[in-house]
Amino acid sequence: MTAHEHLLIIDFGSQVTQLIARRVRESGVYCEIHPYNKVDSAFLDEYKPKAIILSGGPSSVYWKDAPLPDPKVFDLGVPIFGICYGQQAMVHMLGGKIEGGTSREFGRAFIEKVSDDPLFEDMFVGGDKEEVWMSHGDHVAEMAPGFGVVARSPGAPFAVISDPERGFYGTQFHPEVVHTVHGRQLLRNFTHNVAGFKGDWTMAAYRAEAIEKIRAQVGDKRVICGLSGGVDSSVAAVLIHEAIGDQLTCVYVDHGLMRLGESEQVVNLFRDHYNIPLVDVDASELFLGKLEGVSDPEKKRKIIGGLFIDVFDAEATKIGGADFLAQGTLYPDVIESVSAIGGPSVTIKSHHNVGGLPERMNMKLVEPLRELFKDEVRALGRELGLPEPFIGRHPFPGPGLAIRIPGEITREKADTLRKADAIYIEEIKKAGLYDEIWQAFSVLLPVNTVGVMGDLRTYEAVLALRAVTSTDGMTADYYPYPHDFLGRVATRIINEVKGVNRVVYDITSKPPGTIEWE
Ligand SMILES: Nc1ncnc2c1ncn2[C@@H]1O[C@H](COP(=O)(O)OP(=O)(O)OP(=O)(O)O)[C@@H](O)[C@H]1O
Ligand SMILES: O=c1[nH]c(=O)c2[nH+]cn([C@@H]3O[C@H](COP(=O)(O)O)[C@@H](O)[C@H]3O)c2[nH]1
Ligand SMILES: NC(=O)CC[C@H](N)C(=O)O
Ligand SMILES: [Mg+2]
Repeated sequence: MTAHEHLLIIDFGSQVTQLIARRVRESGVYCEIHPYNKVDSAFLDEYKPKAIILSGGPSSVYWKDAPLPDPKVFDLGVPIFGICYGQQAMVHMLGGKIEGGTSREFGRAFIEKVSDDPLFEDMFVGGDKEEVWMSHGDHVAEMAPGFGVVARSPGAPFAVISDPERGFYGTQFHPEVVHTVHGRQLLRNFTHNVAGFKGDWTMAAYRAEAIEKIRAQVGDKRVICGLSGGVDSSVAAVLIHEAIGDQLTCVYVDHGLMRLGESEQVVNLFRDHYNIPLVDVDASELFLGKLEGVSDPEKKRKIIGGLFIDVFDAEATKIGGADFLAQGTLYPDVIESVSAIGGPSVTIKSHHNVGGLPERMNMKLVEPLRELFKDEVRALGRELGLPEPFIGRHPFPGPGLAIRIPGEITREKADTLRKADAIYIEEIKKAGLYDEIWQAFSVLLPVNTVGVMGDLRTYEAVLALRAVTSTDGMTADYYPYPHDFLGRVATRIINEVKGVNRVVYDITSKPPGTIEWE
């Protein structure tokens, strides 16, 4: 946690709680999300929030065992903002009434101002209506004592309520989603006008605090950092190096499933720019050997996660032992692994660095980016002066091409995929599209189709191209390439890569798809 003034987001299981954190941080206010059942009196005494936001959630307050905040939050004397379920929980606990059923609103709605409020600064400009995004079945039927209505909508007579005396506010809609046109402004009005935050949390401040924290955690011990060349581990490595200098050794693992020329590129780029000890391990025999005959995606992931640790352990021993392993774990990884509403959450896929790692580890983890989103990591990277080629890189998953070759992995398939992917990425860069796309890659399908090339019959594999836009990888849309671009890439790949005779483009968004195919 930071020494900065900070806000607490109490999570009741909404799908969009992370967006609240993003919006709040965009206004320069540091905040953290904690599940409602972890926020008790002791936690509050330690965390000392300057203000609190109660998130939305799937429950209804009148359900048996509905999740509710510790009542102590209302006695702290700090401003509280309840969103949707959070508003309902607050009103319910403070003596009002919530009803269900009759006035469901999903999607776009318009709220109408009833009276002026510090929450509305720079809103309702040029009219009395604001476009907002609703997603609720219940609504406030009777206000709690002390509250008044400041805006309403056709389906929610209490769309915005306030108790200015105590600094308690609530909205039935979701200001954190972009569909609420002035949602960010509204949250900013809460943090700045109501709660009095200065909004001075910056990457420069984060950098200084992170360095202090790393020094305090590590002392004079040695740290190994898994360096992939991706933006997360590169930023982590440079930050840790700033903190502890040559107590840090980076380890780059080539598992035989990296892209064409990637290993040389990463190692050279890093050595050219930084004077940080870097061990370059060729572990391709080991990884490809253990993956032989394995086609289940989760099995692949677990094998790779385990082998990474083995390699890190072996390298640690070679440098005379290390007490800590550093990785570029981000905030979404952390939040996704916590189920707010108690029940076990469904595992979609085990990310190699979060899944298997901790139980089997000899080393303790150093994760200085645990509290940041990807775009914040990029901002921190710029703050640290990392060269643009590191910062702008598309994410590349730790298991690499292993999860882009559905079915069994062979060296030959990996080689085919590497060649095709290199052409695809080269064309993207040539067309000036690389920075517009969040992530692009190819997938080699375990399907052969019939083709005709130079009057001969071919029976070869299908290659799928993927490209998505996203802000944090949590949701994504396929990238709408011009047709001539797709045609050009397909022709080049089929002509130049032996073993591929058909190219298709994946137009699935996330959800319902995921970005990777496995
Ligand atoms: N080939 C590799 N060699 C060493 N460490 C790796 C390798 N691949 C992944 N890691 C470790 O696993 C962590 C998580 O991988 P992940 O792909 O999420 O992050 P990244 O590679 O640093 O950044 P990006 O998400 O942009 O690819 C990395 O931060 C790094 O510590
Ligand atoms: O380091 C990683 N280890 C993994 O095991 C892993 N699996 C997926 N990804 C990356 O995460 C983002 C979201 O991917 P999905 O939509 O496929 O879950 C995308 O950017 C994926 O490339 C991984 N990164
Ligand atoms: N999005 C929400 O927070 C929904 C709250 C509550 N379940 C309702 O339907 O009103
Ligand atoms: Mg990566």
